[in-house]
Amino acid sequence: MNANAASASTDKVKHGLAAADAAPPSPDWTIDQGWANYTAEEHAVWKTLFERQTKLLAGRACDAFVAGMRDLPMGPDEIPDFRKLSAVLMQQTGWQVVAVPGLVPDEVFFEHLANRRFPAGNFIRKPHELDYLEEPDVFHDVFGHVPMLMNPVFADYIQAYGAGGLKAHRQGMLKNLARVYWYTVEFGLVQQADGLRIYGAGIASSYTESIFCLDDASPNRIRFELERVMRTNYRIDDFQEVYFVLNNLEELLELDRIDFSPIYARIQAQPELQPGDVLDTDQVLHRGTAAYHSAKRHA
Ligand SMILES: C[C@H](O)[C@H](O)[C@H]1CNc2nc(N)[nH]c(=O)c2N1
Ligand SMILES: N[C@@H](Cc1ccccc1)C(=O)O
Ligand SMILES: [Fe+2]
Repeated sequence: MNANAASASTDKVKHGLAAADAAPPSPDWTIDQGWANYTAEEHAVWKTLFERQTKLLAGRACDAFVAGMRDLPMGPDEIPDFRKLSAVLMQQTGWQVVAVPGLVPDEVFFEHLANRRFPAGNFIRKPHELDYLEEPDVFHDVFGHVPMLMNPVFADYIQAYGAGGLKAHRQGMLKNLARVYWYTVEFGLVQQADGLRIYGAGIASSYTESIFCLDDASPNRIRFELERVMRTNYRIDDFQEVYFVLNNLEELLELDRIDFSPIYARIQAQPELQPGDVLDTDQVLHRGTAAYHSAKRHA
């Protein structure tokens, strides 16, 4: 990848941190997408990101992502109209995409997911912001997350996650549940017969991480195991040090059948794991060299 592509496409999206502290635009934080207000420059940013990422993801994105993208009214020429996306999603899995101005408070976020409404930022990053983004913009939310919502298994998982989020919020266990989200919905990999594939949106919307997560020797790649993942801390604004791998997406429905409350209680008494840790109980698919992150630490 040439230098300017490298510099112009390591978009990292910080997640759910400084959740909105502005006044709510509406009781559920939704706004009108304002599709007619997008400028030619904003559509052009979408086009640049869409074309580059679509080319890169061939052979890297999982089958469900490719199928979802294929069946959605989403292309390079313009930022998608959420109403058109919602019309197809509603038919397929009962989901819709609602516009929000940015990060919304946790309980608002989970309430939407629990009701099959995916809150997507309606703004798009500026041309100079391709490297790093404070908040999930429309490219991360719609290009990265929405195709997977066309998959019935994943659609059920995200809805159940929303309900689980409201429960975890009530129990003060959001930090632990957020890790499960992070290492699946944002940075998850799935093993297919034809190889390791991306399903996490945080990877799918990032040019450089879509390469790093599969090709680089640096990160660990470990089989997903619920309690282990729930104990594992994560990085918010750099490549992950570990990627957790599912055998198939159906494994996610297992998470809906398990009551997390006893697990929350059990891990309270255990030290949290750092992203680079490897346990002797881990099923390690690739033991990383950690070269990327140790180079950064010594830089
Ligand atoms: C854990 C936390 O709830 C999570 O990161 C949420 C917070 N609020 C959010 N709000 C929006 N709009 N999008 C998001 O991805 C999130 N993430
Ligand atoms: N089963 C989890 C909720 C959940 C469902 C699906 C995904 C993640 C979490 C709980 O009891 O809290
Ligand atoms: Fe995201």
